[in-house]
Amino acid sequence: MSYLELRDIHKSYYLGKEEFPVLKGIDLNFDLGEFVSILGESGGGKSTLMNIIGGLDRQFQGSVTVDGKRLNHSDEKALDHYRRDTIGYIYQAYNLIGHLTVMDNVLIPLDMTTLSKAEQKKRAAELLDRVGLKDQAHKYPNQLSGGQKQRVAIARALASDPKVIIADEPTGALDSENTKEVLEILDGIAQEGRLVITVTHSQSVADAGTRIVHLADGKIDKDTKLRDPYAVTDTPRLKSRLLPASVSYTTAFKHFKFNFWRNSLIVLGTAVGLFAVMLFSGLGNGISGYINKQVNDLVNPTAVSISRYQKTSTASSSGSSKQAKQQAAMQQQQSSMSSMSGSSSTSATTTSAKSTFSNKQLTQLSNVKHVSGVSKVYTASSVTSKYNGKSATISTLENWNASATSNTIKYGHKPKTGEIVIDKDSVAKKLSKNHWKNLIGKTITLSYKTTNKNNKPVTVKLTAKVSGISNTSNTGGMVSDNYVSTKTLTNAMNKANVNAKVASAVVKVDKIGNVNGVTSKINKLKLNNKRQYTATSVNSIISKIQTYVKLATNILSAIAAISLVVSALMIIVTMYMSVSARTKEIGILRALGESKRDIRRLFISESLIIGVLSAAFATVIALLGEVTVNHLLAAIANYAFVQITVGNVVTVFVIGVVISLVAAFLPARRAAKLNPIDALAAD
Ligand SMILES: Nc1ncnc2c1ncn2[C@@H]1O[C@H](COP(=O)(O)OP(=O)(O)OP(=O)(O)O)[C@@H](O)[C@H]1O
Repeated sequence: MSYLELRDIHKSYYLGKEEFPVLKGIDLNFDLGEFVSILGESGGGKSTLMNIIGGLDRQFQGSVTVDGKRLNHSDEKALDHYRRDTIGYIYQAYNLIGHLTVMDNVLIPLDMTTLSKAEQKKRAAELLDRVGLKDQAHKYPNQLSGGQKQRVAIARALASDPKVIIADEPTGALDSENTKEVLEILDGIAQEGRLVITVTHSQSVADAGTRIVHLADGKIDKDTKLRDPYAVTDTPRLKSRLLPASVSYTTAFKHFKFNFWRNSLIVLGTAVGLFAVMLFSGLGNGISGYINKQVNDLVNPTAVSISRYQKTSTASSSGSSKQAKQQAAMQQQQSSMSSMSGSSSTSATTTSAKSTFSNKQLTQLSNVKHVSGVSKVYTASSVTSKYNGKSATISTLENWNASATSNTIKYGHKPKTGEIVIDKDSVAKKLSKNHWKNLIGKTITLSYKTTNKNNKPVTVKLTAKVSGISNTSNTGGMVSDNYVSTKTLTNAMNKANVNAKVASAVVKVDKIGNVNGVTSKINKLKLNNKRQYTATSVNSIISKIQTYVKLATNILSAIAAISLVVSALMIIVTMYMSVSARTKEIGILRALGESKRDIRRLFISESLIIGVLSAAFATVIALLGEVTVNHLLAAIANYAFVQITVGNVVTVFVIGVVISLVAAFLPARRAAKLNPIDALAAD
């Protein structure tokens, strides 16, 4: 039994339905240690026969048996293994990979052996030394002469320690000196106990072997033994394995580096879209945060303002705590806007019967889960304040309650008994234009008109020492903060025989996370089967505004995402171009034993590199943009308006990876599907 046996091989090519038979029944036996030359006329089918022996061609009739086992040509993976393990190819046109160095070209088959990386490098260096190219290892193929290139191809063919070397016109492009050297090397390979099969037109080349097979009219017409085959020694051989994924990644990276400028432009193009998405998201975060901060500075975020429920309005205007005032102001704005657009609006109505809170109601509120306290709000309207002959009107004076925060007071401290906090612009500056700050510690008189318990008009009078000054200019005039201590206000009311009624209530919630829950719970509370309260929290206002901000940023990000579609198309085009330009390389890699999956992974890796680098580049410029924009906007407010989060960065990386994977899908599939023989024939 011979090592390699061909039985009754028939092969035809078809043009349309027309059949062109090339091989018409080939029977051949080859043994290890032979150096066989196949001679024959041009177009006689020599290369076709080599492709069948080498496991590249699957479309033929007949059988190929290697070491006693018949090759299954319908099993592509088995053929990949056969090429990887048993076959080494040498071509007339060298077929080296241009973007890899001499060393890296020899390393390709070694990557598919079980040798360690260091052993692979050592073996590659030894093989290059053997073919006389020790010093050329780091050159690229286009920096070598024809003879040198062919010797690199021989070193590569030997790298995986194959038993069979197929050389298709290995000396066809060489001068006589190089031809002699290459033939000596091939003879040396046969001496090692390998089977060398060469295709040649040259009788002198054929005479260098141990046997000549002549092909004519699709059949073997002569089979001449020139000398005995070399003796075969049983030496241990290298073991082959599947190509590790890491090799595909590094090869892809090498190709990326080889086309650095072209790829950098694609990375730049993709990064612009990703950058825009990241910056807009960061801007959205910043603006939301800014609104949050502004509103929370103004009002205690854990306070929920409660007014009595009025059927005809969503919130009673009698709710005079800050949120209620703000809500009322917003409603006013909304109603003026809706009246401008012609729609009718419901005005808030107040009935005195419903504008106060009974003890039962206050207890009901304090029993709600997560409520840590209920404070009563007393209100005096149109209060005249006087100091040193000057006067100012306080539209609403309230007792100090839970809705106020320490942020409310800009100068001084919160009002203790007998003290008052007045608003800077609407009160303090009117009472003392240039020395308004000096009002702190001074006593002012206050009075307002109302009706007493007997429904008779009375004037409530009180004096209070200014303990602090608030500044509500940043509310756009929606709220003015004037607070007097609870005791001082209720004492003055009682003294004038005025009913000190609780105009609204403010409940304090234990945690900010429970505010929305408490708000909706209070809105649903009933007494005698009737809804009692309208609860408003600053949270609900913020979340409404933030919904709009989010919508706006999402729209901006979506616009930016359109540029990502362009980027994806750009990557697709580049990858298709890359597949076309590298068709021959695909053929070479397949001939060396790489599988369809390896080829697919190679192109996907390259696209992935583009995606990941684009995301990294976009992150860097977006972070620089963040610093710059925040610096420029610092003049407007001391706040970081662009806030890029780790989540934004992760999202952009995910988008980058997804785009590159989607873009690589079709080109990589096309590359993997290429027929290795057609790919090798590409220019
Ligand atoms: N893919 C193909 N489709 C159709 N016909 C083909 C194809 N490949 C080869 N042929 C034809 O098959 C015949 C044998 O080609 P092959 O390349 O095997 O010959 P060869 O003996 O190697 O020739 P040469 O010595 O000139 O390289 C030729 O007539 C060629 O035109």
